[in-house]
Amino acid sequence: MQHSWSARTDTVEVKPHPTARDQAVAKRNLPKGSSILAVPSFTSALLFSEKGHRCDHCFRFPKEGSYLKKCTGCTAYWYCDTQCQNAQWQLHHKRLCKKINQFTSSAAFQGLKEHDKMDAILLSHLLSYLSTLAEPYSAGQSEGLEIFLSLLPGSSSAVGPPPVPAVNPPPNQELVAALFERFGNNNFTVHSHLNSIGHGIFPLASRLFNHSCTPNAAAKYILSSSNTVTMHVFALSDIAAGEEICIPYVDPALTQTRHQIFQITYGFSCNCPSCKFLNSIGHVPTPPTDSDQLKDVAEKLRSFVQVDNYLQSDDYRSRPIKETPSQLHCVFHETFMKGLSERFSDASHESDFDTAADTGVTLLALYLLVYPINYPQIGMHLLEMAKTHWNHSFVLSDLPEEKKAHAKPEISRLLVLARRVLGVMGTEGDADGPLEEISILENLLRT
Ligand SMILES: C[S@@+](CC[C@H](N)C(=O)[O-])C[C@H]1O[C@@H](n2cnc3c(N)ncnc32)[C@H](O)[C@@H]1O
Repeated sequence: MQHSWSARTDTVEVKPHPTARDQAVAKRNLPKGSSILAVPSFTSALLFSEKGHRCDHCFRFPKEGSYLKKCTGCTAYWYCDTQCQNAQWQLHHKRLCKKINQFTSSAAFQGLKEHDKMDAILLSHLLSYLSTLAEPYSAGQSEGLEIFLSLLPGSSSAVGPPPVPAVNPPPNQELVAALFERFGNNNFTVHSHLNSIGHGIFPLASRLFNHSCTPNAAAKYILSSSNTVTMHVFALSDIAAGEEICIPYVDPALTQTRHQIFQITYGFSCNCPSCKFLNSIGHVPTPPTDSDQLKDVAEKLRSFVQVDNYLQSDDYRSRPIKETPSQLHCVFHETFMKGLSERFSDASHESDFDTAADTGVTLLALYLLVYPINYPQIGMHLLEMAKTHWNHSFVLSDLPEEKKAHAKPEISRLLVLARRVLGVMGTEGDADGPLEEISILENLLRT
């Protein structure tokens, strides 16, 4: 069946899927890094922790030397300028301004879990927007609403919608229930440089892309003046015409908990190569606590993934996860990655360079195993490794010139790899992102 919105993209077409209703299939060859779809948010809300730090409308920080301006009506929404304030006023705030404080201090709102509070705010923004349409709540008035209501409901719909402030004219309760049923499984976490900053609903992206833990595409977010956040779906690797395009709904590194999340939030079982393999293992063994045994696991992991080859050669081929030998199954215990990340971060901050460098390589090996090629986390980690190396060699210690000269090619190589991975995602989120950081370090290395 042809949908009215399908003509909106020349990159994907919708085809039936054996278990997920529909799937998005590449209409033509899509090279890695290419933009597959750009969709503005249908509704969005800043994380509570970002309130007062970022603009409630465009999600950006205020420009250097200027401050956010508080809405004088409610003093609960902040804007970088009058354009953003006016845009959000027209979008939904004019219907909420007088009610939002009473609502957020009500026992009904305060009694909600943090996650449900966010849903309540998103739903409030959405209903306030829909109430302003010439024919309020009519799907024909809003393509976003039409697509949103065509989405599959999530599996947590038994809970019922959260409280929302009264809007005028009031929506009918069936509509509120239908919207809420589609919130949990279509609520994207908006991030900048991999830090969560808010939540948003992007109906067309939801309608098109199924999940995979070995995705060939991913979402990034573009923040721009006077606009709500836009989601861009980009190709992580070359995608051939006819191939299904999938994005990750949850972090593929959640090797133990993700199955439960799929069941509870989305109501499906993932059948990707990584999930098939992890299911075949069954129980994931706990990593050893003995430091020698842990070292042995780390060495075997690095050798299996051939991380040295990744670091040195330009024709690296990733190892299929299904070939992971049984002695390494414990690396899929989520505590293993958590322990490595903490040790890398602590050692970097405590200037224990040898531990940071060693743990950094093992963590890189694990990332190469659980993430698909060009996944942004890999690039961010390579940049962190380069920064740690730079700080050790040129900032924090007094190394002899000979050792400094020796460090330069290693740091350069890490930056080349970081740029290669992060260049696929391109710029996103806040200004001065990781690609700029790479350029700064590259320039410093030349001096
Ligand atoms: C955001 S929608 C994706 C688009 C959906 N295929 C459709 O036709 O509207 C999310 C829902 O699609 C289904 N889905 C997504 N990824 C899936 C997968 N890998 N396997 C099975 N079902 C999946 C689940 O029902 C999930 O709740």
